[in-house]
Amino acid sequence: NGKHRLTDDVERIVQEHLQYVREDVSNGWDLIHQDGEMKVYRREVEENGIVVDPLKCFHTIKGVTGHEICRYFWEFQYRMEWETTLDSTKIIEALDPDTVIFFQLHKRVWPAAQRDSCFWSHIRCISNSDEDQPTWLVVNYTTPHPLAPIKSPQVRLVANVALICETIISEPPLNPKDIKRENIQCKLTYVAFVNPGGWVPSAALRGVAKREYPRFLKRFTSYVVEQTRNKPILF
Ligand SMILES: CCCCCc1ccc(-c2ccc(S(=O)(=O)CCO)cc2)cc1[C@H]1C[C@H]1c1ccccn1
Repeated sequence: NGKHRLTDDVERIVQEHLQYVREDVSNGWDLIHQDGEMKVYRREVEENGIVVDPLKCFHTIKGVTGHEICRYFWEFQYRMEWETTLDSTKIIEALDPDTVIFFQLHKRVWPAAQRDSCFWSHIRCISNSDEDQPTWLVVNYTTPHPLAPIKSPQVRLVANVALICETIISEPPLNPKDIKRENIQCKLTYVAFVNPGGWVPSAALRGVAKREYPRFLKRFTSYVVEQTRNKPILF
């Protein structure tokens, strides 16, 4: 894909996430939610009195590939189908076929001011030769943009989010064309570093995050299972 003004930033952040995804959650992380295969962890971090807790979620979804999960997460046209915390979302620039810039208005969480966000969003396939299936990932990373002016009273979020997915094929048949959805599953890791961009009561923000992240991950993954049920498998 063509080089553009953010190529180096995208490369750097993608590599950082590929290192970070391997870090285990045994020390310093609290398990804040578990639902079947989904485990949500959080570290309590404050910057200048603002809660910026990193979030890490592990989930295994039967019947879908990592490519399908990343595709539905990255593609603009599906977003309002699964995102319940947005008032609006739009693409304001396409940098290359795999990298766009979104501007989003997040639903107001009373009594805090409404948040908006502007980030580059990049989808990529990383073929790791040894394993059979490649890793697919999406990174959403805050960036300024002339078409996303910061306008009071909205407060600009600072977000660095990654969705990293592996595809597992159990009992692979001799001919890959015979692979069925019951033989595939996606192991996903979702990490989110979100700074709300302005002071929010710590307990309130921790409460919203604890409720909203599991809800959004459950709703999003269920949406992809529904959408792909009778479609050919996208590896
Ligand atoms: C006073 C509350 C301020 C709002 C805080 C806030 C805003 C955005 C986000 C967020 C930003 C990006 C993403 S994404 O994965 O890139 C998808 C694209 O939309 C996802 C979640 C998170 C939170 C934190 C609360 C937490 C929360 C979690 C899931 C939904 C709503 N609120």
